[in-house]
Formats: sequence, structure tokens, C-alpha cells
Amino acid sequence: MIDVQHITKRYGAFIAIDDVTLTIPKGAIYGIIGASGAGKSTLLRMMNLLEKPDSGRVNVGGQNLTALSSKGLREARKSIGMIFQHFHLVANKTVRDNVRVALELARYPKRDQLARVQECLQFVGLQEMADKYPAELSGGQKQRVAIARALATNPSVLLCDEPTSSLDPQTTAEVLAVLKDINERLGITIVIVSHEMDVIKSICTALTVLENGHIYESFTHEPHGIKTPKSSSAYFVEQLKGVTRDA
Ligand SMILES: Nc1ncnc2c1ncn2[C@@H]1O[C@H](COP(=O)(O)OP(=O)(O)OP(=O)(O)O)[C@@H](O)[C@H]1O
Repeated sequence: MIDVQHITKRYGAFIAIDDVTLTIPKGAIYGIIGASGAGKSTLLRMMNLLEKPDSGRVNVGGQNLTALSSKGLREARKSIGMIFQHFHLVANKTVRDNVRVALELARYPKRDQLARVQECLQFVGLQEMADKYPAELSGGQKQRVAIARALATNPSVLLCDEPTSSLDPQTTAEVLAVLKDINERLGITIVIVSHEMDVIKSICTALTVLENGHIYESFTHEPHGIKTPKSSSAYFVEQLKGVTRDA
């Protein structure tokens, strides 16, 4: 599905990604983990050519992105969605219009846009929020809008750059459940960059540990499942004071 061959990325004299070759199978939930500065985001951003490699090839769905014209790349990107740690929503647009932007950019037929927006919002459980603005939403809801926007053009791949790093444990579990659902029900291949071990452990079916721009190790993985953390006040008191009260 995603086949990265001998890619290298330099920033001046600094080599951020050094001759990395990696294959991500169709249907995977693939994790990329490693220390800060290891090159995780750079590697992910080269999978849709947001960052252009200095050398090497990037194939997604059998298409060599590195050989495409800018028009060809625009077309190919319709099948590669992306979400970010800080959501990147447009503050002065409603939830509905934030999702619709993706359809406008993809020149989706105007008459079908509203129905498609509604479908995507429904998928992430936010159909009632269409008229709200981003400032009126919780972090988890914002990320679900971003997911709906990424789904709008029917991608086959979803790239996720630290998708839960701004969220509390409870909301992280909700967003991970949405990603798992997308993978299972829509068959979308998911790549997740995260420094959170529990996130990678919970849903990833394979992963790469990156170190200083190199692959330290890649291996398949049995997902542990998403654990919904306890969030009752009694639990917080118990944890912090070591006192057990009725939950
Ligand atoms: N645009 C840029 N210009 C110069 N250096 C950059 C640029 N983008 C990334 N780097 C450098 O490349 C290296 C890899 O960065 P990257 O963001 O990919 O790491 P990361 O593993 O995602 O780290 P983090 O977990 O802290 O986000 C870092 O040393 C970073 O400073």
C-alpha cells in the first residue's frame, strides 16, 4: 500500500531521514515511534510529499508520488487523508464548512457536498454539531471534525501526526476508537506517528521504531485493545492520596 524506497531528507547539512526503506501493508494500523527528533513527522510527511525527499521513491497505492506533476500529486492526495496534533481547523468556519473545504478543494460536485459532509460527520458521531464553531468544541470533538474532513474525499490511507498528543486519556481512547472503526469498517490503512507508547500498543498491527533518521527495528504487533481510563473523582483522590472511597 505504502512503499517507501531509500528516502533521504536533509535540512542543510543535517540528515533528518537517512536512506529509509519501509513497506506498510494495505489494511494495517501502522505505528511509527521513537525519541523526539528521530524523524517521525518528517517520515510521515514524506508519505504524501508534504515534505519532498531529496532522494528515493514514495509509492502509495501503486502510484509513484515522486514522479508526479503538481497536478498529478493534487489528484493523488485525494486518496491520502491527514490529521495533526493541533487539528488545523478553520476558526471562523462552522464544523460543516470545515469538512466542506476538503470537498471544495477536491472539486467534489457541489450538489453532493452537503450529503457527503453529513455522512462523514455521522461516521465520527458529530452530526448534531454541524452548526458549531471550533471554539465551541472539546479537543476530542475537534479531532473528530478533522477526521471527518480527512475522510471526505474517500481516502485509502490516513496519515496521523501525533493525533492524540493534545488530548486527555479519556478523549484519547475515544479518538483511537474512531481510528480503529475507520480501519475496520472503511478498510482505510492508517499510519500513526506518536511518542505515546500506550497509543501504539493499543491499536497498531505493525510498527517501526525510528532512531536518528534510521529504522532501528520494524515488526508486527498484536494490538492490546483500547483501555478506557477511569476518570471518576473518587479514582483521582484514591490515586493521589492513596485513600479508597466508594466510586
Ligand atoms: N523544516 C525543518 N528545518 C530544519 N530542521 C528540521 C525541519 N523539520 C525537522 N527538522 C529537524 O529534523 C529532525 C527530525 O524532526 P521530526 O519533527 O521529524 O522529528 P520527530 O521524531 O517527529 O520529533 P518530535 O517527536 O519531537 O516531533 C529534528 O532534529 C528537527 O529539528
